[in-house]
Amino acid sequence: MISAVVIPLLLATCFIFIFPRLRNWWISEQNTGIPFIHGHLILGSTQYFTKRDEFLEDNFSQLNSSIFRFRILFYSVVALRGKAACSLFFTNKSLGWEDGYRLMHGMAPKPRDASIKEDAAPASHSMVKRVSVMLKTDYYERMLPQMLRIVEHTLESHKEDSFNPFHILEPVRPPQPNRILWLKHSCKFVVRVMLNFLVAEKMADAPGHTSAMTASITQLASVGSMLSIVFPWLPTPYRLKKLNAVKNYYFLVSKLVAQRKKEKNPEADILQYLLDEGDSMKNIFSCFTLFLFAGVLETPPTLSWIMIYLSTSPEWKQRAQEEVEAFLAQHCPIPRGTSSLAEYLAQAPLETWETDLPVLDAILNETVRLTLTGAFIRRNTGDDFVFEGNIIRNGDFLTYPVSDQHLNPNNFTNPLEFNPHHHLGVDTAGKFWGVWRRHPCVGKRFAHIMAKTYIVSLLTGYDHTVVDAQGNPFYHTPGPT
Ligand code: HEM
Repeated sequence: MISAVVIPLLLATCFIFIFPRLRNWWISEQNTGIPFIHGHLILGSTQYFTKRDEFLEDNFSQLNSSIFRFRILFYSVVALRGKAACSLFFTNKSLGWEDGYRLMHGMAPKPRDASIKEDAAPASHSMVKRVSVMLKTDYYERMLPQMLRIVEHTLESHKEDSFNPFHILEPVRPPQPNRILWLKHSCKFVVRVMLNFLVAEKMADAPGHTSAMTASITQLASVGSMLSIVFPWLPTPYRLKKLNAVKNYYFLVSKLVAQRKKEKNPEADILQYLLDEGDSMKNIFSCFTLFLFAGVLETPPTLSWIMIYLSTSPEWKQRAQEEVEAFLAQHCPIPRGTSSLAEYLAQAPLETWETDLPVLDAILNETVRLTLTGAFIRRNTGDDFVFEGNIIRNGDFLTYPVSDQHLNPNNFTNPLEFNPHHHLGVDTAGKFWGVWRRHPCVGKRFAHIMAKTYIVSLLTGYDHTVVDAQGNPFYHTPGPT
């Protein structure tokens, strides 16, 4: 009796779920003209999760090919590099990034994770376009003084601490009790700034908001084992923690929305824009997720690396210091006296932050060039298409190593050296982060303002040194990671 139910059920499951995937797996090996890397029989090429850069680099070199295919479980992934690949990757309209980042990194929550009904089409692209209408100069002008206050508060709170920028989101354990985790603090700082970006100061800075939001983003962004990424539905402790974090995250966003709806004279911020446009809770949730995750995942490590590069490159620290001194002399005429650092620096109008700190811009760009070296991911959500004689199938994932541009000696001489000269007075468009088409970093302007308020505050009010684990000054910067 049981077998009469169970066996047909198993067969049906195989037909519905497994057979189409085996077909996809078979096709990926046989019929696309792309060299195929055989990985583990069931899991596929797990090194993509454990040693991504080496895995991509080694296979490109060994196959002497700028394209190859591998498999992660049932999913077919095409790795590509070179000029044509870069252009395909960043311009082809069928290539969406949401599925890719979710599958390969398993981080940002989907509305449906919080039981919100979703439409079929990914909303992020149109959302970015719509929200961009808000991102005019006056929006950033309004945010500048607040950003300076948040920077000062962060630096003041931790001015006596030493910290380890390489311990990702975990506090350093005793015997170094006063060593704190820098990423954690820069993360909290960036979450606070990002909340101010989405909802006006009064709401964003309500007690507990930043800490609660940082905690749930930290949990959501933590990467579990490879198995928990490829089998996200397995009820592992990691999965349960993530579900809990999604709920907390959703609760926090809903709370902000509910609070806003009660306000009599709401401020003109991104949340209000969405509410005025009649956006659903699903859209608001997607928008918050997109901006919070995009901003919070990239900016804190960049700030940490800037501090390290400044501390280990005397020439650039001095140039930065000189630029900052000239900036203060020109744009902050009233001496600091008893005012706070933020009030003192707020004398400089936004325009001067954007145009009169070219060395700091170059330091930020060079830091991103050296540290943003992972692999971007897309999924072909359109029809099959042919790329240089190779078939890219509907449903295929595509991955492109950013190092193909950022560490390419044809783009940047001595590409492993920290050399902000690469960007001073040089047009790096097309070779560099945030300017690639279709998904340019819409937060690039904001990231530059944030980083510069941070560096100017740091160099004006504080001194910092990189030390090794024993507390001795350390002068050699580790290479790209
Ligand atoms: C130093 C800090 C940052 C770096 C290095 C960075 C880098 C990038 C890169 C490389 C992309 C393209 C990703 C891809 O093509 O797969 C991107 C996209 C994006 N970034 Fe940033 N970003 C930074 C800060 C920010 C901030 C602060 C925000 C928010 C204000 C932000 C919002 C976004 C958004 C919304 C996208 C997606 C654009 C789209 O889909 O059209 N980013 N970022």
